Amino acid sequence: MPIAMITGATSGFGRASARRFAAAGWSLILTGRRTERLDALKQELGKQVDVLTITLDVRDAEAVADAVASLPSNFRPLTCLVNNAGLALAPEPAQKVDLKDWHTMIDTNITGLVNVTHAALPLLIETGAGASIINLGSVAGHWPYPGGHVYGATKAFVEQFTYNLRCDLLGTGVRVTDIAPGMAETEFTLVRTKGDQAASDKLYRGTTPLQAEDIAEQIYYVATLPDHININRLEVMPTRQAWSAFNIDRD
Ligand SMILES: NC(=O)C1=CN([C@@H]2O[C@H](COP(=O)(O)OP(=O)(O)OC[C@H]3O[C@@H](n4cnc5c(N)ncnc54)[C@H](OP(=O)(O)O)[C@@H]3O)[C@@H](O)[C@H]2O)C=CC1
Ligand SMILES: O=CCS(=O)(=O)O
Repeated sequence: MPIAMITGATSGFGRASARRFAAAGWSLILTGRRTERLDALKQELGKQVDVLTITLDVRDAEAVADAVASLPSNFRPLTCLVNNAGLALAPEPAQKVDLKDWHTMIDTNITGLVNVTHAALPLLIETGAGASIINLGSVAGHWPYPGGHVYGATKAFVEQFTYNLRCDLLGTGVRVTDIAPGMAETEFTLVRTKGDQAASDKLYRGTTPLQAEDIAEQIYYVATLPDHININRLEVMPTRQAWSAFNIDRD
């Protein structure tokens, strides 16, 4: 059975992906910081497939390396790594942001993703043909917008890291993809606004955002393409979202 490791499996895209891969019979390594949510997911999906849950903060390089090194033999080598754990904070303009929030985004979206990738690479290369790394980037990594500051910059890192990894992994059979979603209704905005449910509801009200299951379907699609196909970047927006005009400062 193929084996997927999914970071940030306690919510949103990660949890929906866990369900999608389980429906197809994959063995799953599910990680996140909220143990009770991991336990609930194991309870739910463990009836269908082999599930290993690991309470893990991706920012902790040593813990990540230990967790991957300690994977039991029935959960290695890896077929797919879904580097999904991440967050946005501080929707206000850059000049009003608490520096700690910038550090948290960099530590999670960049350092955390790099920590997991570094630890998992040997297990993906061991699988070789058909293995894949799927990184969750964002439209924010490609298109600037007010309040995007460090969040968008972390996702630009994800995009370029994806391409550079591809160069180094050429010949190993391991594929690498940046999936870049637009607006999707998950706990993302609740986290970004530090628990402001009304602000989160307002953002998604009156339109049709992507749902976590939509992105999970794309992740599963990319992971199960024939071995010889690598999608480099997949940008996915809701039909009811598009770019806006440049802003102009006038007298
Ligand atoms: N929703 C959207 O509009 C979009 C989201 N994205 C990206 O998709 C990814 C998933 O987001 P989404 O599902 O929407 O958001 P959610 O907030 O619903 O889920 C985020 C997940 O990341 C985990 N996570 C956050 N910080 C850490 C950490 N330090 N260590 C381990 N896990 C962590 C959370 O788990 P826990 O708290 O238990 O640790 C949670 O499972 C993120 O990388 C996000 O940037 C990209 C484009 C659009
Ligand atoms: O990454 C999330 C999508 S957005 O909020 O930046 O548009």
